[in-house]
Amino acid sequence: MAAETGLVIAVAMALLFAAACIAVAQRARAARRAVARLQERELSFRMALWASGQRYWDFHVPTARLRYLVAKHDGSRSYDFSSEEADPAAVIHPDDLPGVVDTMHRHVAGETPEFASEHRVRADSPVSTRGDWVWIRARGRAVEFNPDGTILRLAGTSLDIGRSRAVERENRIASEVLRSMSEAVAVLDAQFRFLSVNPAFARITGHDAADVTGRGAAVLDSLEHDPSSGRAMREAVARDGRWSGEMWQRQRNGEEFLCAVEAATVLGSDADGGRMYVLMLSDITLHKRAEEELRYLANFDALTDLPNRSLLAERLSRAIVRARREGSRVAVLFLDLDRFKDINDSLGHAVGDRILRAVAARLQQAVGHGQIVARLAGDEFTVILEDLAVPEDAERVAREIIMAFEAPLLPEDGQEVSVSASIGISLYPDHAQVPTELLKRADAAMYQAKAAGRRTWMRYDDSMETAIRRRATLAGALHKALDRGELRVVYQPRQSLASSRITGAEALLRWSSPEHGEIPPADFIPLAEENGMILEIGEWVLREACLAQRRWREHGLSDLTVSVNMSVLQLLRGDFAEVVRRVLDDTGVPPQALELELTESVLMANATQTAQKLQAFRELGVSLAIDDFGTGYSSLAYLKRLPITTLKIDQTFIADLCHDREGASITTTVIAMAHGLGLVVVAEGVENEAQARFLAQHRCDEIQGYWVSQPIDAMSCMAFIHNRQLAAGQRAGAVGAP
Ligand SMILES: Nc1nc2c(ncn2[C@@H]2O[C@@H]3COP(=O)(O)O[C@H]4[C@@H](O)[C@H](n5cnc6c(=O)[nH]c(N)nc65)O[C@@H]4COP(=O)(O)O[C@H]3[C@H]2O)c(=O)[nH]1
Repeated sequence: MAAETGLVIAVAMALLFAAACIAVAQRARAARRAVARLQERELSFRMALWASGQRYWDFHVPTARLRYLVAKHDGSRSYDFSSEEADPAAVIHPDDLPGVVDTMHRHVAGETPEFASEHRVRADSPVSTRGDWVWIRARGRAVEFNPDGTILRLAGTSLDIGRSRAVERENRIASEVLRSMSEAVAVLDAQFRFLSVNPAFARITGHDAADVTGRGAAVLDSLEHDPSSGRAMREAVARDGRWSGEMWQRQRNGEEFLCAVEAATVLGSDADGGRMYVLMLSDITLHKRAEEELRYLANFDALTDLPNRSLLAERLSRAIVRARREGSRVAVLFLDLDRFKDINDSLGHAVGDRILRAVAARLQQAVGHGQIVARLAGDEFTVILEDLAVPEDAERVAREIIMAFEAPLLPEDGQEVSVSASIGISLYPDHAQVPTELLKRADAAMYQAKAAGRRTWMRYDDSMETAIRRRATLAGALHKALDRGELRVVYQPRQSLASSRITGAEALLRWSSPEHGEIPPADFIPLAEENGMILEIGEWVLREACLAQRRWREHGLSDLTVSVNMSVLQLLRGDFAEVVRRVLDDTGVPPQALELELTESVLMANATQTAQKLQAFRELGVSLAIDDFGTGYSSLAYLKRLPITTLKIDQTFIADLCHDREGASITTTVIAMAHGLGLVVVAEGVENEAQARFLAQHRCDEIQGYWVSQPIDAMSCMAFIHNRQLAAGQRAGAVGAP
């Protein structure tokens, strides 16, 4: 029994042992399976961590220690973890640290469901491997809590976002650039339908994004200028990958504008092979207009719209080339307005400009619209005549131009004004072969036309070159003439027709140059006016004349008037009235004994301005005479507005008096009308008794001319006057011969 019991126990023990062994083996197997599963999971975790590029981190709140876990891969199936601890303050960029701490605090305080932050960390920290500082995105949440529910530990992952941030930044910059670009930019799909546009696109085309998205680019196609150009551009860019050029495009409101277009193919990610197009448009309408304006300014005269010097040179060159080929002739007509400077100075530049415009129109009308008329400068115009049959044809045109100016001009302001022109003509191939020489020769001929009395034309001949050179030499010599004592003043007496008494004398300037001989004032006064020397010379003449007058008065000739010519420059520049007052003071001559003569052209036109200037002389008590009356543009009605006292009829009318009915009737009319205005009338250039008699019959007041006396020096003049006063006293009332 005991044995049996022992056996049973032994069997039971064995069974128990076996069962225990089985259980142990099973547990061991289960444990191994669990370990294997754990290892598998950990490997997966490592692989996932490695593959995602993320780092694992956890943060122990009480100690503020940060632990990282980084998965490393050696290329085989082994993925290792490395674990490091760090002080967050040493790893996180100091600028970002406060933000990170704040985010952490808010999560720890339960304000946010998770911790999420983008910040920079040190590159050599376990969370990064590149650069000094790298951007990471860290996410995590509380994973362990204290018994009181507060957070003990946070865990999460972090990802190096440096590269994506750079891409994002680039994208942001690119879109900002697009937004701020002044060119319109549009992205189109493979069918040239708008995908997106920038703000400048809306500004330039009037179509905003909502308006065009999904619509075809044909919405911009021009309807007016070149309707097929849009399609052609799209075909070209689809075929060649890019297109650039200028084309007209249509705005939303239908207006068309000229654009510089750049179109290019880009590869996108949408359908149709991902092909997209970028279109860049810049509005160049204004730019184009400015360019055209510049081209116009470079070739045309802005005042008259006529071709300018440079375009003239080009057209003349072409005309010469053609004439050479065809064996024909070209004429250059160089036209200069007579005394335009005076008109300009007296009327003011605004009126001067209007007159020039009217001259340009009259000139073009006179020569016909097929001929080239250009404005060179100021009042200088040029006409090119091609295909001349004979040289005389050029002269015929010149004559027609001069006649065309016979009728007064009516500039835009409505005030009538008469101008005349002097014209010089040169011919290809007769006088020169190249444009510059032809122009020079025509200019030289024009100067001769002026010297010949203006309002006429001259054809170039070689002797004119000599005349031009002489002018230049004289201008140089004139500068020294005053200092060298080469100038002197002579006096031409004036006689009353009623009493035969000498009423005064006109001071006339003379220049005797040791090198050039006796030079007439008509040659050197214009030179002195051109270079401004007339101011100095004019004052000197005035002083000389007043000194002579004082001497005459000292010798008992007290009722004489001395006349002095005044140039337009003296009237308009400086304060000549003050100069006159000073000279009268210095010489002790009473103002009533002085008369100032101004040529009609000086006085013409701007009556108000001239009248004001002249009033200053009248206030001094000086008399004013209008010289060369009849050669200029004024009318007697106009004279009414000027404070003048004397009118001198130009000698050309007097010369014609006895054999030209017209001259005679002009003279008698002028005398009658001048008397009506209360003016003293003096006839100039009286050379014979017949003229004097005619003038006396028509009640002309005084005469001046060779019949009375040649201009003579001051002493001779005094002697002459003494003798004549004596004789006149004996024959009072008669028209006495000198
Ligand atoms: N054919 C002919 N001519 C006669 C006769 N009697 C006088 N003459 C000339 O006619 C001109 C009259 O002077 P003007 O009309 O004031 O014309 C003057 C005047 O406008 C200007 N001039 C002369 N001296 C001066 C001056 O000191 N200052 C200014 N600004 N101009 C002056 O030069 C012009 C020419 O002066 P001149 O050569 O001295 O010419 C003078 C005179 O010598 C005549 O019977 N027959």
